[in-house]
Amino acid sequence: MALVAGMRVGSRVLFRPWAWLPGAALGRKESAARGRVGARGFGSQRVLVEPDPAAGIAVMKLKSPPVNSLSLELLTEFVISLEKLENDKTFRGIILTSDCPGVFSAGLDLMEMCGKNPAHYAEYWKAVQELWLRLYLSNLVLIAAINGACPAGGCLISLTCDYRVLADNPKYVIGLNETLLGIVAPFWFKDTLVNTIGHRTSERALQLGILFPPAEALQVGMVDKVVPEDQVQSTALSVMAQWLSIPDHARQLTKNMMRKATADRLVKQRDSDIQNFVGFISRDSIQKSLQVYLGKLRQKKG
Ligand SMILES: CCCCC/C=C\C/C=C\CC/C=C/CC(=O)SCCNC(=O)CCNC(=O)[C@H](O)C(C)(C)COP(=O)(O)OP(=O)(O)OC[C@H]1O[C@@H](n2cnc3c(N)ncnc32)[C@H](O)[C@@H]1OP(=O)(O)O
Repeated sequence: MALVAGMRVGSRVLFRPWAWLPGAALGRKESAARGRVGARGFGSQRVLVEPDPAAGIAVMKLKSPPVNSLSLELLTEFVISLEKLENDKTFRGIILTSDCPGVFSAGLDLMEMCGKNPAHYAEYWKAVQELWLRLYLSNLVLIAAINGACPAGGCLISLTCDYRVLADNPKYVIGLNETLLGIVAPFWFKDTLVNTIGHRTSERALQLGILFPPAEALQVGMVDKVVPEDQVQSTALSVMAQWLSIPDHARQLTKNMMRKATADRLVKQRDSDIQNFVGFISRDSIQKSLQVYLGKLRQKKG
């Protein structure tokens, strides 16, 4: 077996890019939770995993009501489930979707970024980085079955997937809307978007914080297919079959070739990226902006 840049070619699992990342090791409790997935469903409180070993795929459903905001707990459980599937050779693909009606994910949890201390912000941001790195460089075929609104960090997660299917509902908008909150999408969010929809469209979308409704999302290439709501899952399954018809080693090496440079940019500066985030989010003006935004979200109801 040849070794290419740390990847073992000739076995199914070609690369584990996170194995050498600082902070990538899981705790003892988490490690004990690993192991073969088998045919029974598994998961955790916030991440349901429905395996179909015969098909070599699993459906992973985010279940953190009401809006799947990416809390530290959800990020941690997400990474653990992902690692379980990555480590089990039975699985070649994951369909990522939501168990919360009407929302794929509301993005990063604003409560994790408001009124906390720098150590908390640092821990939180490291977890966000970790999930992105693992998803972006995953060996598995990842298909996003987007069955709800998909702003900011929710959009980022979908952009790490190899293919996005969006339900045709005008409420299911998708995009990186950070500027609307008075915050800035970090460079690796931006890179992920540029790699998907190109530079000019990203520049406009990012500055204006555009949340694209389905037809526009399809037009700019933010998603690959828009289908009636009741066909999202079946479409994701048939797209998965197409992707799984490609030999794993060739597809995985190609994916790595397309994505590694983007991931490496973050890997090389993880610590400074954390410091930038902590400095930025701790500013009084940014905290005020986030509070105002949260207030507006709450007022919407009343
Ligand atoms: C030059 C220097 C640069 C340095 C840069 C360095 C670092 C970068 C710094 C910062 C970058 C940080 C990046 C952040 C990315 C993000 O993901 S921020 C989150 C953005 N998310 C949103 O804008 C979505 C907000 N939510 C909604 O629009 C709606 O909730 C929804 C998703 C469309 C669903 O609508 P629905 O009507 O069903 O539900 P409600 O709105 O009633 O919400 C229910 C409940 O949930 C609360 N909530 C919603 N979203 C969030 C969230 N993201 N986090 C936490 N809580 C959320 C909402 O407030 C309601 O709560 P309740 O009133 O208490 O019931």
